[in-house]
Amino acid sequence: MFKLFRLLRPYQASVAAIIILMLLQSLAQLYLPTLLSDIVDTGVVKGDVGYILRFGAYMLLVAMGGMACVMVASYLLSRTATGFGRDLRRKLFTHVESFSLNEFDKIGTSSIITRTTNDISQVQQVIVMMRMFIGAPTMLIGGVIMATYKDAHLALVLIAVIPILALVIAVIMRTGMPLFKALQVKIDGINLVLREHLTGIRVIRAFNRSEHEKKKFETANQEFTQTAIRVNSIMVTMMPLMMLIFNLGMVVILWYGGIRIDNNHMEIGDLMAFIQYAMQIMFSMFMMTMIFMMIPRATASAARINEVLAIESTIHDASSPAKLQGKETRVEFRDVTFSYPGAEQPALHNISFTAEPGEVTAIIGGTGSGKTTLMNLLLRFYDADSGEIALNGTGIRALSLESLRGRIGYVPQKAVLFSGSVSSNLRFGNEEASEEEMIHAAGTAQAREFIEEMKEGYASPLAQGGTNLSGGQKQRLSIARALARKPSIYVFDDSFSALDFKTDAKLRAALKAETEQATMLIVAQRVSTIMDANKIVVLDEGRIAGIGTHSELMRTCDVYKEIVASQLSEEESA
Ligand SMILES: Nc1ncnc2c1ncn2[C@@H]1O[C@H](COP(=O)(O)OP(=O)(O)OP(=O)(O)O)[C@@H](O)[C@H]1O
Repeated sequence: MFKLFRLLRPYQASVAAIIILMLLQSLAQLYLPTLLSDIVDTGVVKGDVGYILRFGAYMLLVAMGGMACVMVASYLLSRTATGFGRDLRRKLFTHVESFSLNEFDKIGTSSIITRTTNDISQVQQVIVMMRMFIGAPTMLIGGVIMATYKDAHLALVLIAVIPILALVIAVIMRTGMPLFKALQVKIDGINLVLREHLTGIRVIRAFNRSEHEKKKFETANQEFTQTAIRVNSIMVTMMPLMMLIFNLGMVVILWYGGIRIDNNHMEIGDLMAFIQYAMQIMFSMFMMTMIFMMIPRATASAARINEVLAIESTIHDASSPAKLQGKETRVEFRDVTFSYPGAEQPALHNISFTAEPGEVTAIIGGTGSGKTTLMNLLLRFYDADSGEIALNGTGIRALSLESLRGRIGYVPQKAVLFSGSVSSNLRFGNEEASEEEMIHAAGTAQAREFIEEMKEGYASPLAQGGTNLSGGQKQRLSIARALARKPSIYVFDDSFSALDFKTDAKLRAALKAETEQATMLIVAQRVSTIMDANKIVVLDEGRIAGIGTHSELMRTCDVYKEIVASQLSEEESA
């Protein structure tokens, strides 16, 4: 956790002020009982009203001074804690941003969300508790010193009680610690079920699995509740136990204090002050218990945050990135092999082919043959295990990620849109795109008609994930978004699947005119959509089964012939 506290550096001045203010407040607190004993022993016993008034006013002043210190310290503390939370969230978010898909696969999206929200709040709570960190030990040590100063014999009772209380706290904390860690993991569990439930709500309802999902949530929720109850039951036994020990100590103090007053070894005012010091000591021990309750949970949270921060992305920018010349880009796969982490078989074996500018290179193959993986490697979502991918002869690892991805207009298999307006989505990859360029891109993607029919046209709001659009509309918007970028490489990962034949044909014709100089990589399931491609790469279980034009492959590639036979009538395939 201390590692994370390095983020407090910008708040050094505030932290120093908080420490000083809290020390002053503790001193004021410790001074008050002594003043009280003076008033009782000198003013009340001797009937000196002037003394009582003077010292009473002084006491009030000290108490108000202490209060002012707490108020300013609390204000500074809330500012520091919220600032710390904001900075840590920013740091974590920026770090996660740099992750390749490998790292996301490793930690899991739901867990990253819990860590960025709940776990950070736990650590933030510790900063809020900083007031107690300073106040509690000062009051404890100061209280013992002052009580001993008032009556060293009576202080022996306190010195006997404190270790017993400390032992009780230690035993209970030891039992609670593993449960605090478990608690955060259970929150992860709830988030996981919740996330899956919300994103898959349509499928769940269509398959009448609501009850099953409810049970899954119920289980995760119950597990969390049970752990929380166990944590709380440990904590609730602690308070009464501490009170019992303390009250027994108090009885002994009163009994023994009475004897000492009877024997004229002690004054009544001193006993009153002593009792107040004993209460302050007790209060500071309560505060320390609260701190000890918070710390294990926050430590568990800090470890989870540090775990994410410690993960180095496997994909970095080159230290001195090469610059690509020219707008046109030739894409070359050179003997590329790749396995997903933990997978037994490589998803791609020894892939070599070239996609030329001004040409359409289609990738076809059965499901799971590695088509999307190929595109993931080109975009450097993952890095190849061996071999390399080159743009105009330069390996993509030698380029900066920004310059690599800046050249690519990517249309994913599943259209992903963001909450905002139609235009903010279209300008997602090119904020500088003018109104005309945006409308032109929408026109090429055959999206103009439906956008203009929308109530507010390009300013129409889109729900999160574009849920207020049809599948085909989403696909067209995501195509228009790539076009608005005017990239030199287009990657269409099975991006026409939700379009009807008429729209598909119109879109392709418009695309052809628009992307004459570009390198087009089109992943397709339907042969009919790529028959005219300049080059077709046939994938079969991660290996290249053939490369060529449609007619060449019909002569030479059995896998391709099989695919064609399963999809087209003989007449069409000729
Ligand atoms: N994130 C991942 N982790 C582990 N294995 C994966 C991952 N993504 C894909 N795979 C595996 O890699 C192989 C190739 O998957 P890929 O998505 O590239 O196929 P595809 O040809 O695009 O299939 P489809 O046409 O169904 O989209 C499959 O066997 C798949 O199970």
